[in-house]
Amino acid sequence: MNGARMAGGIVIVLFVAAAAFGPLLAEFAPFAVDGQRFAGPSLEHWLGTNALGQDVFSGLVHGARTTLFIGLAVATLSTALSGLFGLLAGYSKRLDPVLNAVANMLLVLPSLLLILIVASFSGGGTWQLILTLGLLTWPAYMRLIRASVLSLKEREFVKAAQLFRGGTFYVLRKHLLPFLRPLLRTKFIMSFKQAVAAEAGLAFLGIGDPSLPSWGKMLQQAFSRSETWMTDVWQWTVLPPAFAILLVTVALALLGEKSDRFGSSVPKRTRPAKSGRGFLETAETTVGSQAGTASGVMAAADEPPPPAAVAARGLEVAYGGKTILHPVSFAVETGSVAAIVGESGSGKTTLARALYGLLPDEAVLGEALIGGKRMYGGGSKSAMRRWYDAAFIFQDPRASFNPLMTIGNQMTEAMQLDVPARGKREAAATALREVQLDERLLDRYPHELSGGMLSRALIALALVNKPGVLIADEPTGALDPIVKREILDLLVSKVKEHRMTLLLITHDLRAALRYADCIMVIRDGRLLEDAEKEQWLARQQGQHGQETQLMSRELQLSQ
Ligand SMILES: Nc1ncnc2c1ncn2[C@@H]1O[C@H](COP(=O)(O)OP(=O)(O)OP(=O)(O)O)[C@@H](O)[C@H]1O
Repeated sequence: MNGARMAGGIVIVLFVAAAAFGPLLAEFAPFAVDGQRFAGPSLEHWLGTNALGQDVFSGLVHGARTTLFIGLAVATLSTALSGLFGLLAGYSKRLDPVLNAVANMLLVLPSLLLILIVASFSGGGTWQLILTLGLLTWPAYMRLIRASVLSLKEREFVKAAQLFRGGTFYVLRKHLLPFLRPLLRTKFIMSFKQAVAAEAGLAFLGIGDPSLPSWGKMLQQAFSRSETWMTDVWQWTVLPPAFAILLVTVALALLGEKSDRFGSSVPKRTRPAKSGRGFLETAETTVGSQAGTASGVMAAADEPPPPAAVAARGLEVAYGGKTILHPVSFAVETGSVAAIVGESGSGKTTLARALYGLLPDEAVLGEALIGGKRMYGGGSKSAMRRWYDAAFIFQDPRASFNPLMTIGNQMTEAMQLDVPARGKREAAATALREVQLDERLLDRYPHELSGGMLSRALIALALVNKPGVLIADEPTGALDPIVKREILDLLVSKVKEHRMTLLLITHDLRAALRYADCIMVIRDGRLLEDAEKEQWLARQQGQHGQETQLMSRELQLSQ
């Protein structure tokens, strides 16, 4: 906590203490008339008396209760509405237009005028004031929270959480809300400050509950008497309440000061550095070859059972009328390793996400099947239990983990609900050991792990339920060549050990040739080649001769 925030916090704590315990110290009731008008500060009346002979100190501490209660109630209501509506608008496409329209309408209304009108007509009751202020002041922060949710919900760890559990309430509470806390905290403090100033202002204008002592009312009383300015009584009738209002609003402003800590404690999302692009150019592919024909990766997906582990039938992706992936058809045999290779922007990630059912239904045509189950179209989507039957490794390991949750919590979250907590932790520890990571990492946060460790942890997370199919989208994109090779060796050895099917998406042709049984080449959103590795290499040798022979020999030596 920085100095300004600490000072603000101390002042607020002192005011809360004064509101809570001050009335016990004050000898007089706030409205009790002592008979001695405009008496100066004395041992009996610590801050003197006002025009009616009422004790100023007593009015001040009782007024603190009113002010702080109204501030707290308005801040709670307004912050709750901003948070709730912001979350819902950002997360739900259906609610977004409605909530946005209401927020826009309230934002253009002259709120001060509305508060004055409502307060005048309702007699300035405390609850009317709280409701009016609370209901009118949520839209600005709601829009900020909505914008944060819109960006957060596209993050890989949120997508992954939707796949584990899918429950909207769970994802909102566990994965989005923790990121919104700093915004909500600031909103709470700002609303508190606004409410304190509004209450004082309204009471000063004579609008307010006459049965409650308040700082604004003390000022109004003082200002309405000519003696206040003709003598020195302003020193104890005006200064104490004015100073109290000023002190509370300044303290709240200091408390709302942006803290650096949040910014530095949450690791920023980084795109993996992409190296070695354009490798395909050294082994130029043949346009118009037998895309979608038979291979170790089989040609047609309409085979009799057992179904292919992963298959596409005329799978096509278009955004806003622009085709990103032209119709592709292929099937990957159970237990094999298939590689989809292509340059940056060729459509590999789009294809991988389409296969796993991660794209919006309206963007996809044709069929994506995993284990014979369709990933798009009606209720059949739920037939394939994502993360249990098939897992997906996202491109960026750092973005795949929630930075505010430990590795262990994220691994246990991905497991079946009916596994007991202790069993889950043991399974997570075993999964980490399998990828040669220390089980003590279970209690660490993602930012405490190196890129290589995170990649391994991500593999452990994907393998934790022993799914039959694994789709890995550039699982080593950001790593240096040595670590990259270690991770891919590990990934493929685990896939073989657990007899899984692996669909490896990579721009690295050498890696594809080293590990895959069959190669699919994609360029400009078209599947250009689909063949068993040996056939593919033979074809390349025919076309590119010595260059490809050298590569093939190099690969054999490295295996
Ligand atoms: N949501 C989207 N809306 C519009 N265009 C998109 C969207 N997602 C991807 N694209 C476009 O689709 C094309 C293929 O992108 P994709 O991410 O699939 O490529 P990639 O081969 O995986 O590239 P990289 O290896 O760099 O990740 C790109 O031109 C990209 O701009």
